[in-house]
Amino acid sequence: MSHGWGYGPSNGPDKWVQDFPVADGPRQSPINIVPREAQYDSSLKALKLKYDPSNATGILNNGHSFQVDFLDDTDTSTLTGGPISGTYRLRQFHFHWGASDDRGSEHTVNDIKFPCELHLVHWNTKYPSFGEAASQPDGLAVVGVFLKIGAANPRLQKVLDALDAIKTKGKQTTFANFDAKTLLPSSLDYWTYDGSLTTPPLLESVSWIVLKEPISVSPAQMAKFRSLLFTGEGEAPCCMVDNYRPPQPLKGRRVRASFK
Ligand SMILES: NS(=O)(=O)c1ccc(NCc2ccco2)c([N+](=O)[O-])c1
Ligand SMILES: [Zn+2]
Repeated sequence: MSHGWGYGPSNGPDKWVQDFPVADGPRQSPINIVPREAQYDSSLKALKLKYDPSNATGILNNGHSFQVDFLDDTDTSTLTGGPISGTYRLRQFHFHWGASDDRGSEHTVNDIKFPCELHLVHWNTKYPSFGEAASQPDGLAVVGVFLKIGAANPRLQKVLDALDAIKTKGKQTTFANFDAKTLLPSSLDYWTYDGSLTTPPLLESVSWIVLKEPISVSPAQMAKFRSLLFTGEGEAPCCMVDNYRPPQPLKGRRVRASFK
């Protein structure tokens, strides 16, 4: 690809391997999760998420999604327990969604797509930085949460209300005092497997933790996600939709379940 990667016909997921050969690697993400084939592992610990709302700093349209960034220079917003050992710091969260409610999630369950998927990205503090951690097999832990069409989710609203200020690629604004924990469902039951970043550079450094219980999102709230643009100010506008990579081959990997 001469131009940058994206989700279109000329630069989308099927083309990424040209610039990122790891796209055909042994532990790529996302995957289709088949609950009946997941192995219940009683040794898996409960997830422990301790987030400090004051660590939220800003919200950015990065041209592929939008992300809410967190101050990660101390252990004040962390993930411990679950399938990981040690302490992982919250770096950012972002979403992937479709042009219509029949698609948008990256992970699927029994081949079912959800309209949207939330990713909370954490990095292992045994490494000096996010960038260093991202290149290590145990460097990152991403919590994935499905969004299902239903009643409007009031916990999403502060995030969605900020989107008007970051419509185009590169725009950012301050985003303070947000408790990311409010985005999680009541159950923290999860599936877990070894995978990768789902966008270039597709680094195989992610312990994926996908929650079984979705959170709700209304059609009107989905329309807010779809009001963003992939393109920058002054460029021909291209709606930010279908920014998801489809499931990748499991290649013999085990998917474990924290629940029976
Ligand atoms: N969809 S995801 O959670 O797997 C994901 C993908 C790419 C990046 N970042 C791209 C990147 C560049 C160098 C290292 O990382 C992130 N992230 O940074 O949280 C998350
Ligand atoms: Zn993601």
